[in-house]
Amino acid sequence: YHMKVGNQDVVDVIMCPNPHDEPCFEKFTFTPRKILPKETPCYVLQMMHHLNFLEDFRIKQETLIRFILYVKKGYRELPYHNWLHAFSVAHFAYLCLRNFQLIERGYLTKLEALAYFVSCLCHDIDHRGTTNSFQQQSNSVLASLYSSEGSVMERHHLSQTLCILNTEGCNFLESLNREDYRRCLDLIKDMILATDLATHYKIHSRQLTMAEEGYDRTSSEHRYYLCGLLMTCADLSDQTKDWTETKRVAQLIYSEFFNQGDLEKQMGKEPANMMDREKASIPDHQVEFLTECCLCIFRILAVIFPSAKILVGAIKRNIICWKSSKDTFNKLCLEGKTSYEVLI
Ligand SMILES: COc1ccc(Cl)c(-c2nnc3c(C)nc4ccc(C(=O)NCC(C)C)cc4n23)c1
Ligand SMILES: [Mg+2]
Ligand SMILES: [Zn+2]
Repeated sequence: YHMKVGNQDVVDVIMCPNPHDEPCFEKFTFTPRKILPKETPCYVLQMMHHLNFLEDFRIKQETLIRFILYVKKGYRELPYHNWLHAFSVAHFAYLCLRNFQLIERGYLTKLEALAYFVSCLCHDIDHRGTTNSFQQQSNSVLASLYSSEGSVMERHHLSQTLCILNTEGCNFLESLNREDYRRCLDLIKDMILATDLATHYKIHSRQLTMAEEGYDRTSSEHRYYLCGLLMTCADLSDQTKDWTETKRVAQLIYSEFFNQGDLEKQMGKEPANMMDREKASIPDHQVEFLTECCLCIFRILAVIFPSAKILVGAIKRNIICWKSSKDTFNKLCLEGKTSYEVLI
């Protein structure tokens, strides 16, 4: 049957190469951004088949496909916070589920695993390429809706996700019993809200304590902290890939940051240095972000899952590359290039 959603026909989604034929698809070194955008919905479906979600939760394939296509359509054409970011975050979740055996070893229940994968896919829906503080500064509609609770953008991503689930023919969770359905929506809420970096900074020390004490499967706090950690790691997973990928992703992120800085200047506001294309020193800021934020988070992950050590190693390599790129950056900036021009 043919149902048009956006510019992709449902039938296309089913017919695509089987990613599992490519062994490295299952490895942390695989870079999901190299997959053709038009093939990504099919890969999402394949990953969910491989995680056995359709069988475990009696999910109708055609409903799931419609949901995936609506989620993809929900992302804007932005340099970074677009569908390909969501797809790469969901792919990292898939890698964690498979490589850390999160279900088999009881870290996550099957329902938590489903919520984790779906939350990654939906965690930035309808992003505008601007930060939570920019929502406040610009008195955006979203700020008026959500600023009293905080995590403005994340609450919007959650609300967009629930709207799609309530769209005719898109509720792939419909065969869950009432209790599982309610639990799954609560998990999706916790997980999407956990992607607010400010929330991560608040609970980071307790996540470290949890890792050092040893994960307690009976503790609801531990389960919440683990979900938050897995979401933030997935959101930052571009930083665990090779240098070429990391450099290209940084260029996309700063393209969004500098666009926001331009908007702030037009509003008569002084942008933060990292948002100001005239003042930002990308290598310095990236060394700081990777060292202060990414390295810490993935070190906690590696305490719980020792095989995640390779991800910590990849981040360390990228930090070294940013440090060595500083000389090149400074030399070229002396020749009058902005740090962004050096990056592209
Ligand atoms: C987990 O949630 C998010 C949300 C948004 C973004 Cl862009 C990212 C993210 N993903 N990759 C990166 C890289 C390579 N560098 C970054 C440098 C600064 C910031 C940042 O948000 N600084 C705080 C200030 C804006 C208040 C985020 C960065 N980032 C992660
Ligand atoms: Mg986000
Ligand atoms: Zn994100």
